[in-house]
Amino acid sequence: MSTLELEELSAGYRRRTVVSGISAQVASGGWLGVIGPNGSGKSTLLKAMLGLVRHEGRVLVDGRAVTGLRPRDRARAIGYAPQIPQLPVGLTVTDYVLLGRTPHLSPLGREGSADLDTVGDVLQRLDLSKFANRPLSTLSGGERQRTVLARALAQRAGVLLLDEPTTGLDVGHAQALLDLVDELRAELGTTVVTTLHDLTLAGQYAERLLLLDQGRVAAEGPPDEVLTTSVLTERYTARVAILRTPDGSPVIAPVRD
Ligand SMILES: Nc1ncnc2c1ncn2[C@@H]1O[C@H](COP(=O)(O)OP(=O)(O)OP(=O)(O)O)[C@@H](O)[C@H]1O
Repeated sequence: MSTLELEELSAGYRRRTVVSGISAQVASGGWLGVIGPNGSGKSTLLKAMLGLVRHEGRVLVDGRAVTGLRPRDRARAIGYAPQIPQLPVGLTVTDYVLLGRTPHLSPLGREGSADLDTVGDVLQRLDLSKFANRPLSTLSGGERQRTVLARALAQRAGVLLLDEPTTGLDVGHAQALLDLVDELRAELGTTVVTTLHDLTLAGQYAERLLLLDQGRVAAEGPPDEVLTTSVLTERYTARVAILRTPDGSPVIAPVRD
């Protein structure tokens, strides 16, 4: 159970500021979806939350500044799956996902049965058990993507930052992944921030959406308030219609001229 607060967060690269003045609060067990056009600063915002890029302002987990935490405590506080991961050479799927358990290991550094159970459970729920002993280099794109997410989920951090987690996944595996994240939220109170290009999935899973445009918050609120034809037309320069699933959630459909 962890709360996440962003206070006037600005971030960028060298002298260029890419996101500015971002303030947001995510309650324990909440799910914030960060959306916005290409280059609007979504990935940079997530990296700033982890202290991976130059930034100003504060990021607080349970009221404690993330930058002040020791690496092991930080890894227990925040888990992260990047959009473009660098995978180590030579590891099997199980070895790689076990790396997610590092912040929980005893001083001797040996994984215990609870760690192996957590890894086995995540592999099974992401349809990866059959690849458990396969080298990472032999996986398909979607299998690699799910393996990277499995490592982040096995970390069982209080706050989970997922950058474009469904990119490259077919619709069934995308749903299985988001369902699993949602279950972690319900079972463990995990607090979730995801960037998502699929606005329909964003509206179905996130409780609140934060729409970035040119590095600033252009809209923020429940999906029904952010995913409107006028907001999406203006911010994405897109022609879209908002349809509804049988349960009433919005489906963002492109409309051909
Ligand atoms: N390492 C970097 N050095 C310099 N500029 C960068 C770097 N990474 C990203 N940028 C720039 O910062 C801006 C925001 O990039 P970012 O990746 O955060 O956008 P995004 O909203 O995640 O985009 P996308 O939807 O295309 O993934 C872009 O203009 C990008 O070119």
